[in-house]
Amino acid sequence: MSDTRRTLLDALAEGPVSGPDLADRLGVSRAAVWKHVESLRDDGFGVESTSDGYTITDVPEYGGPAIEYGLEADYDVEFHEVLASSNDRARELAADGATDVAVIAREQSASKGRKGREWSAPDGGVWMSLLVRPDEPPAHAPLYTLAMAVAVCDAAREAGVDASIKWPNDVIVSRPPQRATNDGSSGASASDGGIASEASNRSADSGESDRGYKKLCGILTEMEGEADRISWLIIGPGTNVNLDPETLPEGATSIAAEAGPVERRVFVQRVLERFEELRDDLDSVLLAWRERADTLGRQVRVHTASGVVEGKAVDVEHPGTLVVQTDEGETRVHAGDCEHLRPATDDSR
Ligand SMILES: Nc1ncnc2c1ncn2[C@@H]1O[C@H](COP(=O)(O)OP(=O)(O)OP(=O)(O)O)[C@@H](O)[C@H]1O
Ligand SMILES: O=C(O)CCCC[C@@H]1SC[C@@H]2NC(=O)N[C@@H]21
Repeated sequence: MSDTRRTLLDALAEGPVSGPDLADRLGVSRAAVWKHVESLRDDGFGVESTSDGYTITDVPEYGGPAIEYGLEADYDVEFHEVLASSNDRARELAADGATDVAVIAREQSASKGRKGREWSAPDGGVWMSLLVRPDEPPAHAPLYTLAMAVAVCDAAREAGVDASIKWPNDVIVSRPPQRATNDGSSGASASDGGIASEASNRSADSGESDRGYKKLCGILTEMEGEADRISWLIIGPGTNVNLDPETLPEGATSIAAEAGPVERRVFVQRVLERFEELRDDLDSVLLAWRERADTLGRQVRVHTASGVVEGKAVDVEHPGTLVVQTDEGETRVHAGDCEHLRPATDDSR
């Protein structure tokens, strides 16, 4: 988006503004102002010309200008109707030297999940990749992913969803798994040693896998760095917003399913504004993450590159390390796939 367009949107967001005033603030002719206003109308904005000046009467639900209108965070928005992957587009922008850009696609045709897994990204979700260049060592990169998880969690909570975070960066809606039934169709058996993986259980009435939570958002972070400094960082959250979970892979949920549909432009604004707040106060990230964590206090099984770590998740430490209390003592896990486990006869932690 051009600087002029952004200045125009910022000016209109403050309230009615006269043509001459706009021409002054944009440094363009009044005829050019009129053209910009017309192009906003083409983008779906309602713009009325009143005695106080131009006034916005209607904002489209989604799209680049809609997101930038009233956005209180210092990011450019690059919006696409369709992209293969917003992370890939952000990588191109990184190669061109850009920074502080939120790439957003209405839908993606080749979304990337973690570890090369597939991700489903139809219209209705919020598929975004934020390109930043923090002046930090590469080892601190996980803090930014944690910050994004907090930002998405808070935006989802504001929309009325009971969201929390699963280590390291899935935003989930936690649901106590179904209790064992008389026919034994749910719950753990004695043969599994008294601890059942939530993923391996079956919900009593639906027959779907019941891992005790549904996934609302996953984040794919990519980075390039030198030995002591991040060159660029792309943080890519994919959030199921106005989508029917029936159209998503099993185990997924959406904001619409949990709390009703929301305006995606407002959701994106909240995420970017909250992320900027956290990014400007990195010391607050771990505390904010801990307060929203579903993983802490749970029995977990973490699959790491060097093996499986099983025990109780007791803390998360800088820059995102999970501390697990195992039978052998405390183990620190820097990366891995984390399963939540639960006692076979007790669905509390
Ligand atoms: N839009 C989506 N597209 C694809 N998967 C989604 C989507 N929304 C939620 N999911 C869930 O995310 C899972 C893929 O994420 P991931 O590979 O991280 O696995 P996971 O089940 O979350 O396990 P873990 O994080 O423990 O490795 C899918 O199994 C699906 O349940
Ligand atoms: O596996 C996961 O949990 C992470 C999924 C990340 C998906 C998002 S959608 C926006 C961004 N663009 C991509 O191609 N992937 C991420």
